[in-house]
Amino acid sequence: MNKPTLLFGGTFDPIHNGHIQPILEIQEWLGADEIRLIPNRIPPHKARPETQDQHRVAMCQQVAAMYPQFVVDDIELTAPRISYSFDTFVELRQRYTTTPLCFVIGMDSLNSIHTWHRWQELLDYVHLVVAERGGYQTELHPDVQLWLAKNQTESYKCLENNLSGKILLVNSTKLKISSSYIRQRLSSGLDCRCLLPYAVHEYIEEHHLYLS
Ligand SMILES: Nc1ncnc2c1ncn2[C@@H]1O[C@H](COP(=O)(O)OP(=O)(O)OP(=O)(O)O)[C@@H](O)[C@H]1O
Ligand SMILES: O=C(O)c1ccc[n+]([C@@H]2O[C@H](COP(=O)([O-])O)[C@@H](O)[C@H]2O)c1
Repeated sequence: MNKPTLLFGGTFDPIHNGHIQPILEIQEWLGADEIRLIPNRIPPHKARPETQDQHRVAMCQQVAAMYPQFVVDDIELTAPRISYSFDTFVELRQRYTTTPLCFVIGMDSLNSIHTWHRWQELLDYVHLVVAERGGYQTELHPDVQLWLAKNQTESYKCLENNLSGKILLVNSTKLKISSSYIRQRLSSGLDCRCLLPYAVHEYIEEHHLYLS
């Protein structure tokens, strides 16, 4: 069996330290070689971003330039459909036949996962790794509580030894940062340099993004 590959999907409008620090910690704990950043094109559960896809991708690429383990995957950007994770995983599983795939989400996403397209089938294709998120408690729908009880593991090894099917909750650093908070601050002319990587901040300035 190959080492696990981490999948991290998001709108990334923009990518920020609240995304990057937990995923780096999870990569260290799992001994994964690669983190695939998957910017979505049409987010299933929120408004389509105003920021052009090319800018959201370029900001992810700034992060990939800082850390060689990050790869930007355009699988959802090139698909002319709503970016349902289920569809993405079916396609990725055809590409990765012998690699455990771990989809990383924040606790807010687990709290609403019962509203996702074909959510109970996601574990047929990937493991789920859930990061803590500042500002969010664990508030699971009863169906998700049952699903978790059936599939949860506390062992990283278990993720390495299976291609998919497990849920791991991790104690990653809790940062209360969100893209919407950053967009709001930038549009008010407020400083965000401690919330984002330097290169992403530079890119935003250079391209005059998120101005009111
Ligand atoms: N501070 C954070 N800590 C842990 N996970 C996070 C954090 N911010 C975002 N995530 C997770 O990253 C993934 C992608 O998030 P997304 O790109 O929508 O960022 P966001 O900050 O939540 O955006 P927005 O504020 O625009 O809704 C989701 O699974 C989300 O739970
Ligand atoms: O498949 C779904 O129904 C679904 C619903 C909500 C979110 N997702 C995915 O979860 C990831 C984080 O979503 P978001 O909205 O927080 O950027 C991203 O990859 C989304 O495409 C997926």
